[in-house]
Amino acid sequence: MKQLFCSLIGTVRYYSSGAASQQPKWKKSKFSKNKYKKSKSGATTPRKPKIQWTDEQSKALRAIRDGKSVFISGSAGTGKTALVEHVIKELKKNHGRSQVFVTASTGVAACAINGLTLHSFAGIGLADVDRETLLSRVFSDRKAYRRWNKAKVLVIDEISMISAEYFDMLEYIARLVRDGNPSFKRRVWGGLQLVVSGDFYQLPPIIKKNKKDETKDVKVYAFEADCWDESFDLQIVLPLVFRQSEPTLVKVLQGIRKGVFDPEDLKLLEQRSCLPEEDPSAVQLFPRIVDVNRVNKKCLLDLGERITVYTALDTGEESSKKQLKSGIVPDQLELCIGARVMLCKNINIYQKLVNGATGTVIDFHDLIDAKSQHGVHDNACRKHSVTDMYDGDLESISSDGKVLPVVKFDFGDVYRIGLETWVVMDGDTVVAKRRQIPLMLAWALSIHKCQGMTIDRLHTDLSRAFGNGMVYVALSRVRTLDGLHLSGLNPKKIQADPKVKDFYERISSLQDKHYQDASAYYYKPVGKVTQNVR
Ligand SMILES: Nc1ncnc2c1ncn2[C@@H]1O[C@H](COP(=O)(O)OP(=O)(O)OP(=O)(O)O)[C@@H](O)[C@H]1O
Repeated sequence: MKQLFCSLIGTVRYYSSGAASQQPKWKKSKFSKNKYKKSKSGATTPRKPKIQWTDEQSKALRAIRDGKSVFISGSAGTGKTALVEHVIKELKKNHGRSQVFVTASTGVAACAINGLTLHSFAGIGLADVDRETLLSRVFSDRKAYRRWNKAKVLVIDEISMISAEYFDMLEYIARLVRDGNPSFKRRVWGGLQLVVSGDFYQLPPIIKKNKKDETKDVKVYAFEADCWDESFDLQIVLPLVFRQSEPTLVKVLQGIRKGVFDPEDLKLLEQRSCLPEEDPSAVQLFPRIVDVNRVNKKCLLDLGERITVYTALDTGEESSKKQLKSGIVPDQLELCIGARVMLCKNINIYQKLVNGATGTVIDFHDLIDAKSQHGVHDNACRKHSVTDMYDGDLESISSDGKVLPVVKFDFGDVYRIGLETWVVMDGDTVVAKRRQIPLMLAWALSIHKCQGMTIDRLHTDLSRAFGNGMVYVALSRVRTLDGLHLSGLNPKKIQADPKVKDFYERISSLQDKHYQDASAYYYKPVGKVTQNVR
């Protein structure tokens, strides 16, 4: 059974060899047989439900399969990340793992798709010096040079937080560093295929204050980069929102996204502001991290329970270990009975154990005594055998020995949560690894942290909101209006940058053109494509 632990990076082991026969009844009655798959070891796990891609998602997929560079955009919850995750799997299968580099603008976003930050990939640090110095930095960094030359595809998620200057810099480096290879010569990005996704109406890049002040016309967003248009064969906006299904909420959010909403929409939000009692199970979102830490710490101490501390176990290269500290999962996780927690990793979508699922710690299982507790807790925990959860790293991570938290999730089920693994990949090599319980305290979260998440019930205090996109990112996390409570809403802070509006207007007309081109390109049998848009 132990080999299961070792072989499955990023999967909690609720299922073990022989587990099929021990499955609780609810599993057999709830799911039909063909929804399960059997691994080589005989373990039985539920299959992930297949997504039926929309026309726009399919078009992007076809273009990527044909080797085109594609920018995938759209409102929050339109399935950008879901599509990118699928694409990564396909690309790795086709090109091999070592030629597909998966990156994102922030550590949190990068870890969520098992990639590197774009900065780590590029080998140019924060790019705070001139182009020539950066170029020589890459030429003298053997690993970075190899990455740039080996890559066939570069995936960049959450592009909204990458600046125009940085995007142009990367293109320049790609073109020059890959110049030695005749097949790459002189082409934009040195012939690299780009798969980029993000929504420029969400959080923007952080630009240094002095640069901001220099001139009002300073380029901010990646789409303002000189090379942007040349970089893509297809720029596509996904139009269907999946996260929310209530038309009223979708309309309100669309208005906030673009900074234009009618008074009725505002009234609807005001109704969500003056609710009689704050929902204690709602996640509290704050613009600033100090408020997040303050609320979480206070709530934890208020419980007055014994606290178990889980300290993350990091191994690997020092420079890469830094990325693991970027907040994807806490360095030190303090838990006690009654603590509100959130899963910070997709464990099993089929069982609703997804990044963002919230619940409450109801118990801790000591694995030494757990055999005697097995019968007692078996009904509460979806588990099969205590030995399944044995993990050699646990003793050094937990302050209380071999104890694992047991969480009752808000969707009703109870799970004992085992250790998870996060990796930083450099091509096909693991350069750093973190082991930790995949939970974070979840009475409160920062708005920056929640970009990309889906939250069932949230309360957000927007009185200290700042910058474009922040109110939209906070509110667009919920699935339903019922799940939304807010305070401190100031309509003046619902802002969208006119530059972003112009950009989307421009690409929607481009998109029409691309659609026509796309049908010419992508419906033709491979080999008959004669046009080159570059
Ligand atoms: N074609 C589809 N059919 C049904 N559900 C889908 C489809 N595409 C995506 N989804 C689902 O929609 C939800 C939101 O998707 P996802 O998180 O990828 O959105 P996103 O555009 O990346 O959002 P954000 O901008 O907030 O990060 C997910 O639960 C995903 O599984």
